[in-house]
Amino acid sequence: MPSLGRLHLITDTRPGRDPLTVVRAALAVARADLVVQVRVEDSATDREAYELAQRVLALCVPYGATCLVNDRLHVALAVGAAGGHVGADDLPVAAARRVLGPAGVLGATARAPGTATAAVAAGASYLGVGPCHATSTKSGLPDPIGPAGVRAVVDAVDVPVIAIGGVTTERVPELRAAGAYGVAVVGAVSAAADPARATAELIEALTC
Ligand SMILES: Cc1ncc(COP(=O)(O)OP(=O)(O)O)c(N)n1
Ligand SMILES: Cc1ncsc1CCOP(=O)(O)O
Ligand SMILES: [Mg+2]
Repeated sequence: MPSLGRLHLITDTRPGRDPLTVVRAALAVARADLVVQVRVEDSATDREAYELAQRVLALCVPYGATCLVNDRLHVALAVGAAGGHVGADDLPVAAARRVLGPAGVLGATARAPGTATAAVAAGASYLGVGPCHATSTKSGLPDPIGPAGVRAVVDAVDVPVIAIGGVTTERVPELRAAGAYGVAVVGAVSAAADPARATAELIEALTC
């Protein structure tokens, strides 16, 4: 399995957003270091998810960037993405692993050591851990776990931990200090005035 990128850009498909323009800008800067996770609204149809994933994958391929699909693993398989990400409302991790096969990249959401070790035992190849900080991007989230919560998970597992939720460039150092391998962002890039510049700053913070 190829090494996992440290910056995960999750598509923002809320009304008024332009996910493909943002992905294009981020890829031009981060190139093979970027993981793009195709995440659509729950109300989106499978056809809409498939068409977006196809287009995102086509943008990723020339750069050698990794494309993952959130929740809908059949869409990941259908477009030929590298894998997918599942959380508590999605397929259980072991079932997701069966769907993707042994070579697929499989992310699982965890916010505590117990769920984290269970997810890894069931076949997760990385963990999305959070929310680290408050965010308005997704509603109904539990309280933020902060860098200390990230550290607790990092200490419990031997797979890359990707911190998510309210991540900004300024917060990357404390998350790295807590042992996070990388970060996943929506707003820090998609809502930035200059998504390419925001991407460059995140990459710099993740690799310096
Ligand atoms: C890298 C990463 N971490 C966590 C999540 C959240 O997944 P989930 O808990 O299933 O919530 P939804 O994104 O499906 O609303 C993620 N997508 N990526
Ligand atoms: C999908 C998801 N799961 C936990 S936080 C989150 C959204 C993160 O978005 P942002 O980077 O804008 O805080
Ligand atoms: Mg999910």
